[in-house]
Amino acid sequence: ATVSLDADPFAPEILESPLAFQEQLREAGAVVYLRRYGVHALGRYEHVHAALTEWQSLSSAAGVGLANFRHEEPWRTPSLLLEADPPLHDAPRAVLSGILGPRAIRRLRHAWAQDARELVDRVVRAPELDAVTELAQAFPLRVFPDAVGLEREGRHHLLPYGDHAFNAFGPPNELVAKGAEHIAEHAAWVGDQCARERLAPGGFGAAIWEAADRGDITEEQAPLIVRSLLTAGVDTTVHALGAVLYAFATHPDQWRRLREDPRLARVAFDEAVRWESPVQTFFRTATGDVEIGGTTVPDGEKVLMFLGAANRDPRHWRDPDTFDLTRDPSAHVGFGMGIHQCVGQHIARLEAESLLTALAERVERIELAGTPRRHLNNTLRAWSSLPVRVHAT
Ligand code: HEM
Ligand SMILES: O=C(O)c1ccc(C2CC2)cc1
Repeated sequence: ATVSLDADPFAPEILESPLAFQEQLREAGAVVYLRRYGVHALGRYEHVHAALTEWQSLSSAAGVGLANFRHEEPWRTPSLLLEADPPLHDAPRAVLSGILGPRAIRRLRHAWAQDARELVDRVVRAPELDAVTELAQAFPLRVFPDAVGLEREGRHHLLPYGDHAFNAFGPPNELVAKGAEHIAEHAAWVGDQCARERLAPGGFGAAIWEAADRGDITEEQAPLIVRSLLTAGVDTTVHALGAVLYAFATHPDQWRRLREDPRLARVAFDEAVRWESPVQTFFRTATGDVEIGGTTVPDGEKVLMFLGAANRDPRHWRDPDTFDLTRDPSAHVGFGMGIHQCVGQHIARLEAESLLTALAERVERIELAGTPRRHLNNTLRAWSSLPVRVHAT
């Protein structure tokens, strides 16, 4: 029989410190029934990886949150990527893969390196700073909206919009109620920015509209695909950068390694995404009765994948709790896996490589200058404040 747990993984104290629950989940069994939400949870790497790649039996089309679109209205029109299965998913995915691929990286690399150097030169003049606001938030908000082609006005809507979207994948708890107070104005601004006339030529947004001109997607789909960039492309990188800066501020030996070899910036970012897993969880919906790890999940029921637990599963990783730049983290599930695997991961890596390389050039040592404070979210693992002291060269 399948083991059941009464724990609430979306309770504030578990969102604050999830590691003990994740260990309990992995040890309880391959599949564990969470009575509170009526879902089957997966914590081990093997089964999370399998669930991510089996899109036919574990669907995204009924939503990748707790809400089941077969029975309830989504809070916003479902995404044509995240909340769609093939064939609907195919064309939007192909279009974004092309726009966010190697050509974009080559085009942006030099400018983002320069932007990072300018930001770092200014920030490291002060020996003490909050690495969340001054670096992890400042850099993505400096480079990504311009790359999309957004106008300057109103960009303050981006973080709270994404924060609510990520809360909304979880249960309707206090975090969702809080975000719901202002989501209408954030969503209105985000929706307006997806219109063709609002998007600067040469940006990712304009490129999506050009794909509609070519008939690769329809005109109706274009704004929704721009919305995907605005929803997925900001909070994720902000909190992933927060994670890698926290990792280095608490592992001085690893910072020394990076200074000796700045090419380690890319693997450092993936190791931080594995170690902290800024995106902690996602759901799928069983399509037909689905057999996982010896348990049958009935048709229409939700399966909750703990990406963060899988990324620290000792069955798959040696010393999983260690932040270690000599490890090969490339099989981590922090960007998902399979047909929905993060289509923006190369953009995220370029942001991280740009910022970390600029920091490695200028900062001899980085260490905590106070107690970091968590930002709680139903899906995101994040810092709201990361006080650090830097010794600039
Ligand atoms: C470190 C930063 C990021 C993390 C940790 C992250 C994580 C993820 C994960 C876990 C998924 C899979 C969702 C699923 O399987 O249901 C995903 C998908 C996606 N991501 Fe990212 N992401 C990041 C950055 C970005 C950026 C910068 C963009 C846009 C430029 C982006 C756009 C997307 C989109 C559109 C999807 C849906 C892909 C599909 O369903 O085919 N992400 N991301
Ligand atoms: O297409 C979207 O709107 C979308 C929203 C959130 C994500 C999370 C996984 C990064 C991905 C896509």
